[in-house]
Amino acid sequence: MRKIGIIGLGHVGAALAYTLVTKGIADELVLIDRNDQVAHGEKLDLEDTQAGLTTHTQIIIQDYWQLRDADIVVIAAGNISIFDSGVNIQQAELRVASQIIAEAAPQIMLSGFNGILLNITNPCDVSTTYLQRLTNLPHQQVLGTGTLLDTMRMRRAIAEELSISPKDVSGYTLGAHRKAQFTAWSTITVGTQPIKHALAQHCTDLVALEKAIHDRAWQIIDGKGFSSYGIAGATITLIQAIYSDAHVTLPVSSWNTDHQLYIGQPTMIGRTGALRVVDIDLPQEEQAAFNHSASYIQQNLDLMVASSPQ
Ligand SMILES: NC(=O)c1ccc[n+]([C@@H]2O[C@H](COP(=O)([O-])OP(=O)(O)OC[C@H]3O[C@@H](n4cnc5c(N)ncnc54)[C@H](O)[C@@H]3O)[C@@H](O)[C@H]2O)c1
Repeated sequence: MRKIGIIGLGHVGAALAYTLVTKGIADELVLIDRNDQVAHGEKLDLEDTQAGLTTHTQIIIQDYWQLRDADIVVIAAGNISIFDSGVNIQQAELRVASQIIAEAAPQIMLSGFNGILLNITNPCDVSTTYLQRLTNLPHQQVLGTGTLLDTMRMRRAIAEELSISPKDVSGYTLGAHRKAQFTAWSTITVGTQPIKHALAQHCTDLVALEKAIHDRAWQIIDGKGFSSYGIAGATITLIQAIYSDAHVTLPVSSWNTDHQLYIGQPTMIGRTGALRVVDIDLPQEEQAAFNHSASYIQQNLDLMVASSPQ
């Protein structure tokens, strides 16, 4: 039986739950939200969806104890309304995330859970570091989605620029998801060709392209008020890599021993979570960007710990 829990059933958690059910990826799905009515409504809606499917997912709501034998628990809780509140978004996100993790971590661990924790909640790398600290699960079993979605966006943007498939673009966006992420151009190839050669033939402005990749999330949020399908798709990729013991390298937020925190870096994913960080030799300016990202995460982690309700 494949059992998955989702904590937080807003735009992101609901999109993920829907995809897990319609793709038949979970046999049991535990749905938990601070708001009982939301969890109840999602359960009913997903059960209706299943009436037309050939797969079946048992849906259980509002029961942390049910997480004891879950393979994977995804944290997708948050409060999207902070984007409209006019407050300092960065500070508000840190406060909201620290409350969520301080509330969820002990309940997850009290259940006896010993599977893989996947964190989506922003600020993703900071929250994932804090989550591991509070659960004390082995680093291998705690992951954040990190720069996986940003890497998908980067590959899509380059593919569009070159009129090719995103599947033919390999390489990574790395570092701290969103504010301090960077395109690791040295890692990117199109077929066997380094990306800079391919883009030079198109006279592409790399700075403008990187900005467009970075601004994509805000364009989505400006348009529909939140972003959900991209991150749900990225999380499904990660969940399938875990279940199939894929040994595939994905740019997720995993434990970095040098910096002692979670950060977006190429990580081999398999049945037990993060099998290992895949070493890459970055040129000096990209290594500096990575180190800057790590400092950014550390500063925000200090603020999160300081604002923690515990
Ligand atoms: N990592 C990424 O790439 C990425 C991409 C998109 C969104 N996100 C993040 O995902 C999170 C969720 O976004 P959203 O748009 O779904 O938000 P949302 O406001 O629509 O939904 C959040 C849900 O979490 C629930 N919740 C809040 N605190 C809770 C708690 N302590 N326990 C259980 N449930 C709780 C709320 O009741 C709500 O239903 C945010 O932090 C957002 O920034 C991350």
